[in-house]
Amino acid sequence: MNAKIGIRPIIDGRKAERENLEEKVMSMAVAAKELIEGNLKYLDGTPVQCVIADTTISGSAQARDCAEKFSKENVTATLSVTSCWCYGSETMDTDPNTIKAIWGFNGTENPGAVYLAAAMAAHAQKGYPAFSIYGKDVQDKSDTSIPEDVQEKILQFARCAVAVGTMKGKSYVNVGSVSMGIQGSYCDDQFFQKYLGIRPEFVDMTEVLRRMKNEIYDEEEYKRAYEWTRKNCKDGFDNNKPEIQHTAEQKEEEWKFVVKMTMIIRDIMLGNPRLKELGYYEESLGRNAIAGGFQGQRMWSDWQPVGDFAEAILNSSFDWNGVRKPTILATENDTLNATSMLFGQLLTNSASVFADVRTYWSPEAVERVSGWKPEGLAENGFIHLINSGAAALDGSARSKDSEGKPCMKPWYEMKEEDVTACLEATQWCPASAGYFQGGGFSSQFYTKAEMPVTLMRVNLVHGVGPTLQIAEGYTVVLPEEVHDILNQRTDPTWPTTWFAPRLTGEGAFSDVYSVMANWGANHGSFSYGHIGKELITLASMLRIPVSLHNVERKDIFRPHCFAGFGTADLESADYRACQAYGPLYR
Ligand SMILES: C[C@H](O)[C@@H](O)[C@@H](O)C(=O)CO
Ligand SMILES: [Mn+2]
Repeated sequence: MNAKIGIRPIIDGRKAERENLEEKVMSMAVAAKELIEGNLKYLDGTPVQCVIADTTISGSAQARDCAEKFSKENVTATLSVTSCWCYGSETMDTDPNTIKAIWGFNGTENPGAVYLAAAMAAHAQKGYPAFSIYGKDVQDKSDTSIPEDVQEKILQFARCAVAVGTMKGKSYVNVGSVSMGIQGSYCDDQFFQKYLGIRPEFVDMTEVLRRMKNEIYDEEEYKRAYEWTRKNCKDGFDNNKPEIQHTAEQKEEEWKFVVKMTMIIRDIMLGNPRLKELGYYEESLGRNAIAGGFQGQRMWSDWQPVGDFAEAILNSSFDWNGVRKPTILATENDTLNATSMLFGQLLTNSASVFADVRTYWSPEAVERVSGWKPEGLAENGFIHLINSGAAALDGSARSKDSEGKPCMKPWYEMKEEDVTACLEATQWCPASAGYFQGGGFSSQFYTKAEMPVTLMRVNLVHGVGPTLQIAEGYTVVLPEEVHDILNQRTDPTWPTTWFAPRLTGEGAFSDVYSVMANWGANHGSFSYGHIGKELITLASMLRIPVSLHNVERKDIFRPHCFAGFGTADLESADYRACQAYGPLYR
């Protein structure tokens, strides 16, 4: 069952008041429900669902009835609404497991905002973080509309709360373990369980080989998948020295292998009812995964075809079965970058793009090696985002929005022509033989469009715990010959994105160099659009402090009680609040 938002209409219980206000308060609840259900979608593409309490709530008896109803409906967040004075601690949602918000109507006939303030004080004192929603301008009592600023806050709260609810109770599947000493691939059980409500699981990479050898996959689907792949996934240039290139026959075998591998990893993560029909009941169940990672290097890639095809296709919004939800599979089993990908995916319902944060190109260095003085978005330099062979094909930026502009879009909005264009933009180059002796194919594309994107990264810092980094910016298009010169200096068989963070002139966003210099690890994930403010709200729900961002102060929306930890320096207050509340789950 998808996570729902529970709406709690709150009222003053005095007979005359109740009779006078019942309709108004209920109409606020209905309006909030309609707003949320009409605007937000779950990751599966269906509209987000809200449940309204059976009665208005004037005290603890009705609060209990409401909590009972919500507990049967998988309500993971509550929005209390009111237009009048009510009794704060007697009506509030005291379930420690729900994410909370209150919308107090800004009218002065019956002061909903006074209740809101009293209720916020109660939440702060009792230790339940809650978001406060209050319109900027006074409304008439008879006005049943939701002002735009309130709409924005309700939707931001609901979108992030649904993301929290969607993660809860799922699994993270480590296929393999630690890749090349990358700390992010040491899956931290406590982090996943306590901060995200996600159960980490381990599956040895030999399981992929067992299923391959014993043919534990759907042969009919495999035939279709293979045919589709050979028709739609273009062979790319072989960058290896002729004497170590694999033969055409070897490559043909590798194609068969990587298609099967993709299906097998998907089945391990998500299950597949066909496997039950084939006599493999346990395998058919899958592992309830919301994300996973593939170790790959080196115990696999030293002698088996690389995981790039599986990673790139699973992370994309489509495969041989058509358009479908991307399945996050992190390169090098970097579990923390998988978490970054997951945050991006849950907030946009679109593919997330995994990347090495590889090179800072200063304007001077670009000019020195290419003769071109960077201008436009590239003016202050840029960062080369390039994964070692795999990235969601959506990252090629060939999908088009309703105005015909390049974008990455919610997977369920992908059109046939978007899929074709992403496939057209991608070539599959034989893997670099120096690094990857087992062969296989890397996904090669160039993000050839100026798109608003947000780069993000979850880190674990001893003494602090998890932290989140956010850099909003743009993908950059370089003159063709400059792109070639820069890209040829690294492995040109990999997917490339040139990224320019939006500078603010302050702190880590004084210049592009500082953004790269402050990045917490070798990897990041980017998502379409400027979603920094949503990420900040989501992180505050999970009690993950944000250590770097370029979001304007006016857009920062965290639980009201965070102000109790300080209002001048929001970053420090965030750290203190997250530490005081601790992780969401115990
Ligand atoms: C091929 C190399 O081993 C790369 O995979 C390596 O540089 C990384 O991606 C490290 O993040
Ligand atoms: Mn890497």
